Amino acid sequence: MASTLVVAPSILSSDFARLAEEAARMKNVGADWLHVDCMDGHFVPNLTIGPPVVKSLRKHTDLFLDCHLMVTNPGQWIPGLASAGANGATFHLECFCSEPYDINDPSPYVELKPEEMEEAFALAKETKALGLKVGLALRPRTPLSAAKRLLDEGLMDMLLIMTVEPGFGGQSFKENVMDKVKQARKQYPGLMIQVDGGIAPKTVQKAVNAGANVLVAGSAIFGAPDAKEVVDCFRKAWVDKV
Ligand SMILES: O=C(CO)[C@H](O)[C@H](O)COP(=O)(O)O
Ligand SMILES: [Fe+2]
Repeated sequence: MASTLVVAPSILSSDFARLAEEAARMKNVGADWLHVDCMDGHFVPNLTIGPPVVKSLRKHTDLFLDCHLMVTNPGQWIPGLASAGANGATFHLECFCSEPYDINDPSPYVELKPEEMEEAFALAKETKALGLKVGLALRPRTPLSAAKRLLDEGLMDMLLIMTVEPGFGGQSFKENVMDKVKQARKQYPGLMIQVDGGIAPKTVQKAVNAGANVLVAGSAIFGAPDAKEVVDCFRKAWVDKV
């Protein structure tokens, strides 16, 4: 069982014009990591941060920079993120799938073809060779079984289970995803399991009880009058875990 709690504020909800101050503020309130949402305007309909911003941020913080790549071609960006000083890169399984993923389409997730799975393996290895921790992200509708081959191989340092559709902060927590978190914790007791989207004082206990140990929160932390109170509440949820 992953025995350490990691609190990772998502800078997506910070004041981008004051990133250095925001990073320092997060360190002061007890954050363990900074979660950096990299979006390319293609995999998701939003455009955010890439290697140049990570490079600037690196000069102002010693916190672990956990890059969540919501991009169609993560292999294009990971070497630049590594040179910029990122510590971790998490890419989406769905980005290797030739079938587009339509969030409004209720049909099941289409499994990767063998050659697409090979691409995912190669990128995980390349990411680790660059000295980064590597994570695999699943959108809410993607089943855990789709990631089984990659996870069983023991290549991944972290599994990110999205609790909202990726692309924007401030969305509502999808509680139905907790079954996937429980399944993942049961199957991979030692794996870091990250949840991202709608994590807040009202939802955090459910995520922790299901088995998550890496908690990403944007609006709940940056939007709070007292960010430390929220981080402390997350730590209490970990202590109260059942
Ligand atoms: O990956 C993300 C969005 O795609 C963000 O990390 C996430 O949404 C955090 O925001 P919030 O805590 O406000 O939901
Ligand atoms: Fe994220």
